Amino acid sequence: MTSNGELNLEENPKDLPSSERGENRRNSEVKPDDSICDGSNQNSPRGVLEIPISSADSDGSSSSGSEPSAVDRTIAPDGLVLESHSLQWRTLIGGLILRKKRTMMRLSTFPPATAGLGLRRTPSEKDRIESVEITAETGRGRPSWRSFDHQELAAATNNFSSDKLIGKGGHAEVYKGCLADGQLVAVKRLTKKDNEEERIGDFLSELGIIAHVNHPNAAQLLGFSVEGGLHLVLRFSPHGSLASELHGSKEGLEWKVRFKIALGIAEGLLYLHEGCQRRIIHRDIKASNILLTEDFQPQISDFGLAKWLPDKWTHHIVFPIEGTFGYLAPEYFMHGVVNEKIDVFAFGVLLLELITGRRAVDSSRQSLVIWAKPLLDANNVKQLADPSLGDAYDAEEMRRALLVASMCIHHLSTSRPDMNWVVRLLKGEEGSAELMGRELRPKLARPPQFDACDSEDYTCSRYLNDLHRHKQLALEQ
Ligand SMILES: Nc1ncnc2c1ncn2[C@@H]1O[C@H](COP(=O)(O)OP(=O)(O)OP(=O)(O)O)[C@@H](O)[C@H]1O
Repeated sequence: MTSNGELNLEENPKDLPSSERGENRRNSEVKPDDSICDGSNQNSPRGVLEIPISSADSDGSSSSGSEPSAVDRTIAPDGLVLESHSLQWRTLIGGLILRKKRTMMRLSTFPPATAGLGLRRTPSEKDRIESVEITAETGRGRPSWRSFDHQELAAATNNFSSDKLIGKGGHAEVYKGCLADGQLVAVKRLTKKDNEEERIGDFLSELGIIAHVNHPNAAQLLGFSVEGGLHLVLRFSPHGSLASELHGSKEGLEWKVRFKIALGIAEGLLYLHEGCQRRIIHRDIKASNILLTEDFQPQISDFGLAKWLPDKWTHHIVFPIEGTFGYLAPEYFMHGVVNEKIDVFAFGVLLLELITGRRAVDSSRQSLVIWAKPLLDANNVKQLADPSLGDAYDAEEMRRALLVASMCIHHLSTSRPDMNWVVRLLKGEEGSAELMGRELRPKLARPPQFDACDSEDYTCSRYLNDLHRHKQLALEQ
């Protein structure tokens, strides 16, 4: 997750002076202790929550005054849209919004029926939301998640001890935990200290998106806690992030695994863009936001910047620009244009990382895109392929991966494929390359706001100049 106006510079943490380590680096990963878990340890909308419950739960005081079965809709101060049938849920969210607005209204003014529902009405009271089913699309069955109380999370993480710290991003610390039933979890605690309002907004936004997501290639939410801080509880990914496996481990990743990871991320993104009930743009696709399961299935994580777009919108303009330098599409970093194609661009950069073994931005602050463009144009496979692979790669898969990477990082968003095509191309579906070439251009209307970056006049060299300029600006901040 990235704060307003901040741009991540992906750097090798080892290359930072020790005084800067942990301060400047994002998504730093800390090796967890290996203790055995035996169960004995105790603008546009940014997010949408939809929780159906029985009409008996309706208190009739819905904000919209609608039928019990209708969805209630609350617009939070930052544009977050909250949709819920649930009084319980409204209470939690309402409470957080109240805190966000810093009103003096006491939470105990909620009807008595809301007792024990996730927000403390008095400091000593421990509240609990019963497991709530959400209307996420199936992909791995109906997910359910619940609220955790602070004691449960403290017991699971040995009181958030430093030896359980497994990751540190710009806005969060992530702890490895073990629940009473033996399940391993990652507890993400939002740490941005300076601004409580922003922290709550970030939390609601991330929760609102991740609660919707239900796919094998997306991180799985198990629950949350709003006691003693704002926490998301996620299924633990034993191999950590792709960044650590690809750039931080001695063994490296063999080609077969890299290709499987590429395809998995592509399928996860296709789900977010097209398969999910809402059209979700992740906005921060990068190697440290891809988690790896036991069998190296990739899972897209960190929905802190994600946005959903209404179906009819071609794009959305955002300001400030948030994200990670090295992965930003030109129309986004130049004009704040957000739609699926900025994720496609970032996916292309990620694919280049898998192919080359290089970071999106290396220790000398060289952009991978700038380095790779001429080599891709010359189809120089030998120079592009990670030297540590030697010849141990499937030439056909490598050819497809290079083709897709090259198309995804195209400076014109209209010339990039959508994720549906990316998946088909990576799988080598018969005739997909030719079909895509024929269908791509007529299918994509060009909205006027794209003109600055999306006309044929916007050449590759102008784009590379812009990228250089953007890098300078980012470095000066
Ligand atoms: N479910 C998980 N299992 C294992 N490790 C995890 C899990 N979730 C997060 N991590 C680790 O913690 C790191 C930071 O997590 P995350 O990206 O969610 O934090 P953030 O503060 O939002 O990051 P950013 O710097 O992108 O804003 C990840 O890169 C990963 O190494």
